[in-house]
Amino acid sequence: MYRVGIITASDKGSKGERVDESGPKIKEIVSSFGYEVVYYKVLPDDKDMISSEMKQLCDENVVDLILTTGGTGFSKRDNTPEATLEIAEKLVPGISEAIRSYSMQFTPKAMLSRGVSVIRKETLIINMPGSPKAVKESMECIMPALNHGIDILKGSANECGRK
Ligand SMILES: Nc1ncnc2c1ncn2[C@@H]1O[C@H](COP(=O)(O)OP(=O)(O)OP(=O)(O)O)[C@@H](O)[C@H]1O
Ligand SMILES: Nc1nc2c(c(=O)[nH]1)N[C@H]1C(S)=C(S)[C@@H](COP(=O)(O)O)O[C@H]1N2
Repeated sequence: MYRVGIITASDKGSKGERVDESGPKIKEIVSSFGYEVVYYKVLPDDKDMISSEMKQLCDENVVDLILTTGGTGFSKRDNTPEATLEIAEKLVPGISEAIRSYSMQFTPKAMLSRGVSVIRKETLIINMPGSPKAVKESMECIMPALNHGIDILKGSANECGRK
């Protein structure tokens, strides 16, 4: 059972101006796939706060997977991809490419999410857009491949079962 950390990046959410529905949506979905949510926080859209929180979760081996929601768009306070890249050791572009590509069937605005996916130490980090609808759609796409990716990252699998 892999351990998941959820970070909702939202100025409104962190000030209590809006109830976070997206973090709980992530929790509902990962739990249904057998993952254990061990960390959940709503943070303001502050690059340094987001990156230092993620860095600690990776470096202290608290979680195997960090899923973020929010802060991937074009507004001045959208900083989640930059916070993520700041602590990245390896890039995993395919996951974010897949999220955007899959999401285009729901809305052409999917191309406006700048979310990235990266690895730091033995933790995979994936950015998703902010709305609960976008979270649900993004996770539909990534969940089927996620477990295998984390298995390889943790060294508990080393081949893809291809013929
Ligand atoms: N965490 C969330 N929980 C519930 N709804 C959300 C959440 N994040 C976004 N939404 C929905 O998606 C819309 C667009 O979100 P957007 O990312 O532009 O955030 P915002 O409302 O401008 O502010 P903030 O970045 O402070 O959350 C919101 O108006 C809201 O309806
Ligand atoms: N699957 C999916 N992806 C989506 C959306 C959506 O509704 N569904 N919304 C888009 C919109 S409208 C924006 S502006 C960007 C960035 O969202 P964020 O700023 O909340 O991270 O994500 C995009 N990605």
